Amino acid sequence: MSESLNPNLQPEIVRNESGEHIVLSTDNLEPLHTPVVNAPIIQVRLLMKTYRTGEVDVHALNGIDLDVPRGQFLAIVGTSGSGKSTLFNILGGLAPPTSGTVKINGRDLAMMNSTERTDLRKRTVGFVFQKYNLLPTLTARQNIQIVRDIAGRPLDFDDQFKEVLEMLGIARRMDHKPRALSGGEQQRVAIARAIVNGPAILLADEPTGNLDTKNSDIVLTLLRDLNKRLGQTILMITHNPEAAAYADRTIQMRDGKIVG
Ligand SMILES: Nc1ncnc2c1ncn2[C@@H]1O[C@H](COP(=O)(O)OP(=O)(O)OP(=O)(O)O)[C@@H](O)[C@H]1O
Repeated sequence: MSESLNPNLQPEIVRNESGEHIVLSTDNLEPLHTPVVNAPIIQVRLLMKTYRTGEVDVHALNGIDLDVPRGQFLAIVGTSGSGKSTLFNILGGLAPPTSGTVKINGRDLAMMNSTERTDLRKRTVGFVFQKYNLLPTLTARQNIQIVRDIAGRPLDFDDQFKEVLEMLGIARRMDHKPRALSGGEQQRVAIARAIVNGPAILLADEPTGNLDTKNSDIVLTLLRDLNKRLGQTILMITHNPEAAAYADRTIQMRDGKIVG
C-alpha cells in the first residue's frame, strides 16, 4: 500500500494554531491551502470511454487531457450527453475507462487493486450528488457518522466537526431525519458527509440541480468557502453558467472532448 493510502496518513480536518479548521493532505501532511507547486492532484491523459450498445459504439469520452492543480475549484459544463458524468465516475473510481490514464495524487488508478480503489472512494474523494442520497431512516448526524464508522474512525462531533457544521449552517439540524429538512439543508448534510473523512478532492455532480435560486446560492457559497478556507479541491458538474461562475476555472465539454 502506498504512503498516500496509509490509514495513519489519511487526510484530517484539524485545528491550526489560530483555532481554524484546516484539511491535511495525505501525501505530505501539509495544509492543502499551502501552495504546492508539484504535480496536479488530478492528471488525465488521452482518456477514452466507449459504451457498446448492440452494434453501436458510443464514444462518451474521446481523448480527454486534463490537469487539476491542488486546491482548484473547477466547474465542468456541457450539453446533455457530452460526457460529464462519465468523466466524474471515472475520476471517482466508480467506473473504469476504456483507455488512457487517470492519476490521483500521482497514483495511476489503473494500477490500484480493488482495496486501494475502495480506499480512494472512502478517503481521498468525497461525492455530492444532485439528489442528496441521504439514508431516510437515519438522522442527519447518523448520516454523517456512518461514513466515519465505516472508515473505522468514529467521530466526536463536538470536538472535531462542530465548527464545520456551523459553517455549513446545519449544526442545529443534526437530530432531524432527511424528510424534516429542506432540500438545501439536505444538500448541506450531504456535503458534510462528503467531507467528514477529509478527502483531498470533492466531486459534485449537479449539486444545485434540485434547489431553488436561494438555496443554490447558499450551497455554492459554501462550496466556495470550503475551497478557499479548507483548501478543498472541487470538481463540480453543472448545466448552469451562474453556478459555474463560483468556480476558479470552467471547462466545457462537447461530444466527449474538452472544447474550451
Ligand atoms: N451505461 C451506458 N451505456 C451506454 N451509453 C451510455 C451509458 N452511460 C452514458 N452513455 C452515453 O454516453 C454519452 C455521455 O453520457 P454522460 O451521462 O456522461 O453525459 P452527461 O454530459 O453527463 O449528460 P447529462 O448532462 O445529461 O447528465 C451519452 O451519449 C450517453 O447516452
